[in-house]
Amino acid sequence: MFEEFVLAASTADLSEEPRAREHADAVEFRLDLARDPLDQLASYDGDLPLIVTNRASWEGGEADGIGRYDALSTAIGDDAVAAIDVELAALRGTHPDSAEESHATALRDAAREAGVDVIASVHDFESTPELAALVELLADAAGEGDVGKLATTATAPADALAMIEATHEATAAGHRVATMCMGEPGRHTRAVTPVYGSKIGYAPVDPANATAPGQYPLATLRELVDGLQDDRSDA
Ligand SMILES: O=C1C[C@@](O)(C(=O)O)C[C@@H](O)[C@@H]1O
Repeated sequence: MFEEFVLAASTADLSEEPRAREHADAVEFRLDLARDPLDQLASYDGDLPLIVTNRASWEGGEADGIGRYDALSTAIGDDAVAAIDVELAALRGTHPDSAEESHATALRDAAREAGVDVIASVHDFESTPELAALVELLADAAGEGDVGKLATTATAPADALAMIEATHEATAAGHRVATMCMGEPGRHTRAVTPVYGSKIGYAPVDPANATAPGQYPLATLRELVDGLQDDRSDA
């Protein structure tokens, strides 16, 4: 699914999908933020493919414990689901609970068997590590998933620059990555990193329901990303 850039409309409410269609390529369904997520999934009949995320509480989400893998396992059996998001720390076994690794890797196997892509994700809600560490994280994440995703917090312009450069380096090294900075000083990275190879962008359908700090409204991110593509028709 991620050969080309995918703009994902993030939501906890799948009834928003018709409003996302005009601008988005996919919907990121945040199970951890949703009410009755499996019922919503079972009755989904929208056009956009789904990326399903059940973000762990230890990675900034609201899903607690190993039970969150059950919902993700159900999701991969759904035809509308094109990709799932799994935290890199679980896949790599660096999380202190070793049950995380066995569940995460079993889920990845099941996803691959079902033809569902795996996004291996890393979030840093405090800061942006230095360039070499970003490149290493991206290589690790891209090695564990079909796409390696890295979202860090920018507190200064240099953080945004480091993320842009890391995106360029990782892509040049042949890794498929998705990158962005959270927070105001890094906001523009959401528009710019796709120029350097980032394959996924996230934006809320309703700006009041942003799923991360600094996200642009959906229509805005679409316009910014498309406007920076090389092949724009008015170039
Ligand atoms: O990992 C990501 C990226 C994100 O944190 C962002 O910064 O846009 C938003 C989340 O919904 C998504 O799962």
